[in-house]
Amino acid sequence: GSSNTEKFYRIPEGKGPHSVGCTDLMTENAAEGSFLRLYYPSCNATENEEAPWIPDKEYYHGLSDFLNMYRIVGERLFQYYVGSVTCPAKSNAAFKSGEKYPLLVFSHGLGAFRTIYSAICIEMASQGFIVAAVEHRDESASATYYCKRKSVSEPQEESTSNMEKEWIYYRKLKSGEEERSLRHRQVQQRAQECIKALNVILEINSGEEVMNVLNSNFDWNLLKDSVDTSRIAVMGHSFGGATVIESLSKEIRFRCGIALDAWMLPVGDDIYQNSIQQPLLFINSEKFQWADNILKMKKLGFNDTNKKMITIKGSVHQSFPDFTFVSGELIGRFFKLKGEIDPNEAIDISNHASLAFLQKHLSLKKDFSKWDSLVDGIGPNVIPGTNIDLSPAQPE
Ligand SMILES: CCN(CC)CCN(C[C@]12C[C@](c3ccc(C(F)(F)F)cc3)(C1)C2)C(=O)Cn1c(SCc2ccc(F)cc2)nc(=O)c2c1C=CC2
Repeated sequence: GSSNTEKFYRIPEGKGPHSVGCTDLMTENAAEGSFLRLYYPSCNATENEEAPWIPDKEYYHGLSDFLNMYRIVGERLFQYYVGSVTCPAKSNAAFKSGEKYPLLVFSHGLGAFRTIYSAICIEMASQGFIVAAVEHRDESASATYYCKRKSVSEPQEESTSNMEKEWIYYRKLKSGEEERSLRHRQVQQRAQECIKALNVILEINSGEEVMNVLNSNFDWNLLKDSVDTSRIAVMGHSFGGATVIESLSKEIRFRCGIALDAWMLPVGDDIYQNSIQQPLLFINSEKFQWADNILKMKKLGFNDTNKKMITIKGSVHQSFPDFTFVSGELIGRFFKLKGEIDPNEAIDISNHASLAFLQKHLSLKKDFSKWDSLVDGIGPNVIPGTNIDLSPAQPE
């Protein structure tokens, strides 16, 4: 549709009691550093602008690579359709200090990046979470960058900073390359990056000086003593769901996990031996389900009550990332960015079930238990477990 119809397709605002701010953090000038977008409860900052949803045109180039489009085409298409989209969080708004907030680390999917799950991250922040949406440097993101000090030789106009962005683009699978080993290597790096992000936030919480190579006027010191260090969880979509499982197995400080439409291929067999001890919630879309994937989820052991699985009826894989909100009906249907269920209804079910699960396993003192029935798959448009038939093929 034309841009004016898109205007009515906005990313939903947070529905919780807090206003939401967001800011970007990149530590050290190397790919080994941490790069994340922080969504947080903010003071009611009317003067701050909403943050740009896709902040650099290089993300359009990466998306074009990922979607097998020419960059020259992709850049214009994305610029026209989503170039003016902002996410409903105030850029660099002052952090609301004075209470301790639980922490969520969020891991994006294949071909995605840190800013395109803002409907989920903003809702969680509005409900009183600090959310660190990491951007992975494992070449699974459409695009990401790190900052490099400019070599002295280049002309240093005083206006521009002495930093330049070194871009890392999505790595396509090479012909003949075995996908499983590439994805298994990547999911290990992704888990390390989630743990690194956790450590950076905890350092900030302890009042250590933050070295943020991205110059912004955000005051990181306000986060001192603001993280509830005993209430930390990890969440992710698709490849990010596999990253949740890997992160839980590697880091006990992640007290529980939520995997949205987890893609189980990258998860190594070792995980199933010493299975995950922490509580884990699988929230699946109706369409992204096949026996092998579901069987691997079940292999993690659903006998104990702290492993749960629900399916949102009428939803699709893209019901979790933000594109489901910003695409018009036509494009949305064509690219399967929308299912039969209204995108806002689907994300509400996912977010409410997540909040109820987090309240139970992080022992939060909120009223999220009103959504407990959703975690048991009881409610409109939700069913317990999976909607596919797992019984082995019956002989003809
Ligand atoms: C093209 C061939 N193929 C490359 C491997 C991509 C095939 N594909 C289905 C797509 C992503 C699709 C998409 C997006 C976005 C528009 C847009 F136009 F709206 F921008 C259009 C069309 C194309 C739906 C997926 O990969 C699905 N998927 C995803 S999609 C995460 C994502 C990425 C970029 C976004 F902008 C939004 C969401 N994350 C995963 O972790 C996993 C999978 C599959 C297994 C593991």
